[in-house]
Amino acid sequence: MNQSIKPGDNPDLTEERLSGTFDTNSMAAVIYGSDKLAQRRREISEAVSRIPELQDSKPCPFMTREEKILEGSRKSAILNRLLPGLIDLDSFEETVFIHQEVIGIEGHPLALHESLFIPPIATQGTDEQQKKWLGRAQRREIIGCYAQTELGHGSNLRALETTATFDISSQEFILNSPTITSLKWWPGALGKSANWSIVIANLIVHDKNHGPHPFMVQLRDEKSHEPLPGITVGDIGPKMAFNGADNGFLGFENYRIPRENMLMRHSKVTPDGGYIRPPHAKIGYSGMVRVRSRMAAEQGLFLAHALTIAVRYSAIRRQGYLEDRSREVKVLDYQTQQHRLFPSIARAYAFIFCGFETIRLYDQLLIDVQNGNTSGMADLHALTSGLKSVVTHQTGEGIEQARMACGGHGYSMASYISEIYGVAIGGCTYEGENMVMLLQLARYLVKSIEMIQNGKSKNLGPMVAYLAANESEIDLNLGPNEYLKVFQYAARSQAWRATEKFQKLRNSGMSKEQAWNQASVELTRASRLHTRLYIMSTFINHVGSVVDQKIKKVLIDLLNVHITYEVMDIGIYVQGLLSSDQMDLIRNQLYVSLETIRPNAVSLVDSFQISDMQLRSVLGRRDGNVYENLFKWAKSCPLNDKDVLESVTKYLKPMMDKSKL
Ligand SMILES: CCCCC/C=C\C/C=C\C/C=C\C/C=C\C/C=C\CC/C=C/C(=O)SCCNC(=O)CCNC(=O)[C@H](O)C(C)(C)COP(=O)(O)OP(=O)(O)OC[C@H]1O[C@@H](n2cnc3c(N)ncnc32)[C@H](O)[C@@H]1OP(=O)(O)O
Ligand SMILES: Cc1cc2nc3c(=O)[nH]c(=O)nc-3n(C[C@H](O)[C@H](O)[C@H](O)COP(=O)(O)OP(=O)(O)OC[C@H]3O[C@@H](n4cnc5c(N)ncnc54)[C@H](O)[C@@H]3O)c2cc1C
Repeated sequence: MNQSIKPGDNPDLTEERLSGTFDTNSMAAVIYGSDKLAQRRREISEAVSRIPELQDSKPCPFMTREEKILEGSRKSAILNRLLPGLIDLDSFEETVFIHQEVIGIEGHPLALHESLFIPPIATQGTDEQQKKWLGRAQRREIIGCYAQTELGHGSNLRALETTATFDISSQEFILNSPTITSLKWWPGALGKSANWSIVIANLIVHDKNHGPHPFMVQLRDEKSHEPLPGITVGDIGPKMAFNGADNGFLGFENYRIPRENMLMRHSKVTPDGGYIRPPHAKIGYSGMVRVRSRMAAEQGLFLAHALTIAVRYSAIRRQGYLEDRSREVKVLDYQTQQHRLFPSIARAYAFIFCGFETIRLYDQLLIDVQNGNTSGMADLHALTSGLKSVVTHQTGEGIEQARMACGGHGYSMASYISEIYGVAIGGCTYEGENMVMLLQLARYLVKSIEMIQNGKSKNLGPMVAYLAANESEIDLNLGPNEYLKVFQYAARSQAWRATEKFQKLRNSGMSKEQAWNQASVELTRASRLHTRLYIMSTFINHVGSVVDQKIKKVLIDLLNVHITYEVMDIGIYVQGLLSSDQMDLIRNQLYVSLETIRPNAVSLVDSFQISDMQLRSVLGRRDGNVYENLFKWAKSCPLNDKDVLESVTKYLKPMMDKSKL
């Protein structure tokens, strides 16, 4: 049954919920990977709803940037006091969840403290360093951020300019920002809130540059919060979204930190100026891999937010007629609306399933690396680079479609979809710009094909083994695995096409870099198809592992929406494989699958179990009572505090009066 049904709800939504064929709590357990986490999310939402001081002081769209930062800080401080009684402090998921529930998605002063500041200390700090800082950070006696990107360079880490030069005589590193372009730029919470930072700077010992390394750096006085001498720091100004966060700039002038402040679990500088290499050249990048490994789940949830709003609203919005001319139809009954929304519901589920898988893979890698085995780093880097790129892009597309699916009201901030969009598409840029990351995955694909060309196919990892297969005929009546083969065909032929293009250019005498550049559009296409194949196969495997038969049935229906939509979407890449009759068959299967999923659409989004507080959307309210609340929302807009504004008395009225003369 749908657990969201309550008396007083909009009857159209109740009707939708009654037509659902499964239990939404059971589905939530599948979405969040365990009944325990799903249950904890519900309990935390419930507990938070009973604490008046944690409620929004006014709707976020009516707040200025300063008010958003103040509100985020107010709630962070209250939460810090209340957290021990509300969540399991050792659970990262519960910590992220409660902050999002209470503060929302627009960012807050501690947003990066948990995800980018504490993890490098925990994984790249020595035992002594952890003892010194980890407890303080966890108790929030200090607030941290992650300062890597510079005004002049973000993607190309080799060109970072900030230096940390070892001074043997004082046993200190001297930090400098030698140029305007070397100013750190963008780090979240740096602008006004953080007093410590992980700073990525080029390590220079005996005039030799060993490249970017992480340093633990105090930025502000712990009593006065004033910037310390030698530090220039401030906020970079308003952004497209995330305006509850104070992204900042940072410069150093001969700023000294003790030798012990370089995070030295992997790379080390000895007191006499010796340098000990890490076990893997890119181990210092592992904090980024961690964040990327979590992005599929995070982004899937952003998409889930937008779809919860659009699908619920589409069930109460009546516009136009089908056969019955006596009553307007729910817009959710239009095939175009279903085609706009249902494939995105499937993607949101798929992204979350992939996200939990990559989180698990990262956790395993972390254990391996701590035991000295770095062999899995390249695979996970390639996978998460592709996944963050495809998922963020498709999430952005899905959210924008959800906004348009809400018509005019979708454009109002009362829907809150534009904020979700702004926040989510930040992910196309942060943690590695999407094209750049697709090209990282492409390196891995090209290398894999070169292995095949060199007769070493048996050394290929399971994720790229399909590159060596030779599929040329498909029987499409067999279900998901046949669709997977279609996708494998598309991904494989594009990967070979792109690699052969690159190799041809090389063989024509072009430099490796130029050849790579001229093949790069084809290479990024190969990366996208490879990643979409991974998403599809993870979705199929996940559904296959579900035990509850009612849940499994509806997930198979959703999977059918996914596989038929995805294959139609890549039609151009499978022209050599599928006949036009087969394409027509798939197209029809897609339309049938939209109809099949229709009665469960509302229950599928209800299963994300995103509370009204967290959703912050008038259109997406659980009770579906949209119109009266839209009117209330508009009346509460600060512009309506007065009937006659100064803009009128000061300018418009005199203008009109003058024109009358
Ligand atoms: C689980 C439930 C979760 C629920 C959550 C729910 C809700 C969320 C709630 C709220 C959330 C709200 C908001 C979201 C939260 C936070 C988001 C907010 C803010 C975002 C914060 C953003 C932070 C940042 O952006 S930090 C800065 C990030 N910067 C980058 O990513 C820079 C990108 N560039 C690079 O990584 C590198 O420069 C490069 C592109 C990889 C190139 O590096 P380079 O050294 O030049 O190497 P190459 O020569 O290209 O390659 C050499 C060789 O090395 C291999 N390589 C590269 N990197 C790695 C690696 N990491 N690991 C392993 N190997 C690597 C590379 O492939 C190559 O190999 P080859 O030679 O064999 O080909
Ligand atoms: C909301 C948000 C939060 C952020 N938070 C942080 C933070 O907390 N800490 C931090 O350190 N940073 C942070 N950043 C910075 C972020 O990591 C960088 O913006 C990102 O890595 C991209 O780098 P860039 O801005 O230099 O883009 P650029 O590299 O300048 O990209 C510009 C264009 O050039 C293209 N391009 C660049 N290199 C190549 C290439 N090799 N091949 C092909 N095309 C290329 C890109 O595809 C893009 O189209 C944040 C950014 C945002 C938007």
